[in-house]
Amino acid sequence: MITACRPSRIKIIPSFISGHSSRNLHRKIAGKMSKRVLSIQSHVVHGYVGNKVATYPLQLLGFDVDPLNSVQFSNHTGYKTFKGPVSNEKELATIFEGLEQNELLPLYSHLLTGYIGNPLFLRQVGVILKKLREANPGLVYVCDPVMGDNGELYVPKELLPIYRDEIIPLADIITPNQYEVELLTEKEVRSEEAVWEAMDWFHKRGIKTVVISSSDLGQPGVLRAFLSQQNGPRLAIDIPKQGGKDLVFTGTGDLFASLFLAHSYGCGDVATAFEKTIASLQAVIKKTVAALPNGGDGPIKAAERELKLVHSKSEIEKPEVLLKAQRLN
Ligand SMILES: Nc1ncnc2c1ncn2[C@@H]1O[C@H](COP(=O)(O)OP(=O)(O)O)[C@@H](O)[C@H]1O
Ligand SMILES: Cc1ncc(COP(=O)(O)O)c(CN)c1O
Repeated sequence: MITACRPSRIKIIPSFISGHSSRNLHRKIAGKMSKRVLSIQSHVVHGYVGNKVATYPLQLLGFDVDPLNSVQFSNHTGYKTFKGPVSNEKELATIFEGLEQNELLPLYSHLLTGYIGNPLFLRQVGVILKKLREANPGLVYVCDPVMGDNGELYVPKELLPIYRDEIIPLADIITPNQYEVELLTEKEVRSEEAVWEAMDWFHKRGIKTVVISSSDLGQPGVLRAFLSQQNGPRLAIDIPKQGGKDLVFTGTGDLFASLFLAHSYGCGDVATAFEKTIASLQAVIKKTVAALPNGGDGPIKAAERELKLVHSKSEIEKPEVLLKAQRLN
């Protein structure tokens, strides 16, 4: 039976009882009760991907979010052009140093990473993670290895071996799409058997929870998402495709990672977290499709298919689960 998730219990022990110094106590309490995400992703001035799509849902679900931008672009892919700077590893190290020197690291319960456009910046994420875990050993790292979609790479190819060999093995939860799984495992994933082999490939590298946010392995017109937990359930959810055949949404992968982070925290039941994540995504996409010009007929510009995120407040706060997870083991 699927049970509802409850926030983890908070236990505050006064320092005169525990004998801890106030700083240690602060650290201990902060590590236990804090719901604060350091979110390293892209910033776009217009539109909803990266930190622009992750921050609001996390906040609505009770998390403080500290966005650290890996790039600052005018907009995401799919538009005529995009402009803007990509941050380098020195800039990342400097910003992080500021957080460290102000003794803020124990406050983070989560590190979330998404779109990163520079290989050395990605390598620096590994350095940062080590320090965050020293400050809070219970920190959860959710890694969305954003590299591409549908056979097309949209980051420099040098990121791939760094994700595969250095960053992914440090993650607790990963949320790749089907193409990213193929890149990382260096194997085609064209059958359900291949999905579970790929899941095991990740589990062998120490990743507890792997979620493939979408795949084309469902029936025609149906996306199939998969979740595997090490020594735990193997789950799948079938998602009827919304919108026309050629309509693609951007930012849905990033939204998926942020929602799954929120719903899985303090929740032993990953099936519920998986279902709630997909429920909110479907509601956001439904609103987006409903707002398309001419009912979605004819060519749709990138700006017209931006996710209707802000208008989906209640669907994010109270997801209505219509698509149930199937347990496969
Ligand atoms: N056309 C669509 N119809 C319904 N749901 C979709 C559609 N596109 C994306 N989604 C939702 O977005 C989630 C993330 O999928 P996707 O956007 O393919 O990931 P990524 O951006 O990582 O490739 C899926 O789990 C699904 O819930
Ligand atoms: C700047 C930027 N950030 C993030 C993404 C990831 O979007 P999605 O969630 O659709 O994978 C994209 C899409 N190419 C992008 O252009």
